Amino acid sequence: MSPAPTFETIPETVAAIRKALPEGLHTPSVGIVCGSGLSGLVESLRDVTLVPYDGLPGFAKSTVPGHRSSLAFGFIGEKQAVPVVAMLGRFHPYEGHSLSTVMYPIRVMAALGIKDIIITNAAGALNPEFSVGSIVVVRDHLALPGLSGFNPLIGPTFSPEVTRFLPVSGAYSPALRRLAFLAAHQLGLPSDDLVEGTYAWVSGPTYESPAEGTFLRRVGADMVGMSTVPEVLAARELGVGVLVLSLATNKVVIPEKYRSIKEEVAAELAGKKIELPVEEVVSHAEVLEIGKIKGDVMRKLVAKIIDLIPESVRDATQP
Ligand SMILES: O=P(O)(O)O[C@H]1O[C@H](CO)[C@@H](O)[C@H]1O
Ligand SMILES: Nc1nc2[nH]cnc2c(=O)[nH]1
Repeated sequence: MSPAPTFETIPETVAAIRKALPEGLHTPSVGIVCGSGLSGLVESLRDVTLVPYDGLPGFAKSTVPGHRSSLAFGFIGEKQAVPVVAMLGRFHPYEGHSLSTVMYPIRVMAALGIKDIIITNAAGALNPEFSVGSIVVVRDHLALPGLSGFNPLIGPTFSPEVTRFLPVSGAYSPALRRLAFLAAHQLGLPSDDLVEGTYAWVSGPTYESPAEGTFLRRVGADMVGMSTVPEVLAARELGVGVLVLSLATNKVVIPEKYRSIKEEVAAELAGKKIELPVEEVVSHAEVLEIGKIKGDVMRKLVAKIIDLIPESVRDATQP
């Protein structure tokens, strides 16, 4: 496990990053996190400077296919040139990274000056009304590791300024969620492409068993993934406005009825012909493939949302 970076490391990391950047990019106002297979979001940026994680104090290396290991700085937007920083590759606890390492890039982006962050991820759809390829504007989360004793904020508080007891009831900015739907409308996306839902954070790296999928659906989750929530908490702790967009890359298997091998054997012994069900199995390759197919829509949506964020909002701490 990589050593846990702390508040004390931040000035060193910020200085190393700024040294690599032209002055106009020293203070980005919006952060972006690119989910699995979604690093193509960087193609919306102009005048890009890449800063590799390698060599940045406190940063680890992303080991997951579909995640690169660089920060990309540049400008985005048609109406205005908004300075942004995008994480091309995130860290997940299942890679063996500590939760402090997972949250560290968000804390660095906040120290660089971001006011809002758009966090994207690839996730499994639990809500039967969602399609593969649906983009979900996250309105709430279920932090399963958090509820069972692994809350990312356990431990010494990150800095003297942050609160010990972070409220998360309003973590997902209604103002930014509103902009997501306005942006989709302006881009002419079909209304079913963008939906709203609750994201369940699980540790992974296994995908869900059918019983786990059934459980998560029953307790109110629409999507499930292995990332995002620690990043949301790190951002909210520092007053950064949060928008999360989850791309449904697959449907989680939730059986209406379990296949009965007992009945199948009985039917076979009775000489009856039976139709065997097709087994559905999710894979990371499929997750990356949907990211590739929907990458362009995600990219346009993120760029349009950033274009719509009024300067007054970008410059004020989100409620
Ligand atoms: O959440 P992101 O990083 O987009 O990736 C998702 O896709 C991977 C599994 O296919 C897991 O890492 C899961 O969390
Ligand atoms: N936990 C989890 N993470 C995912 N990331 C992409 N798809 C899935 C999924 O089905 N389950």
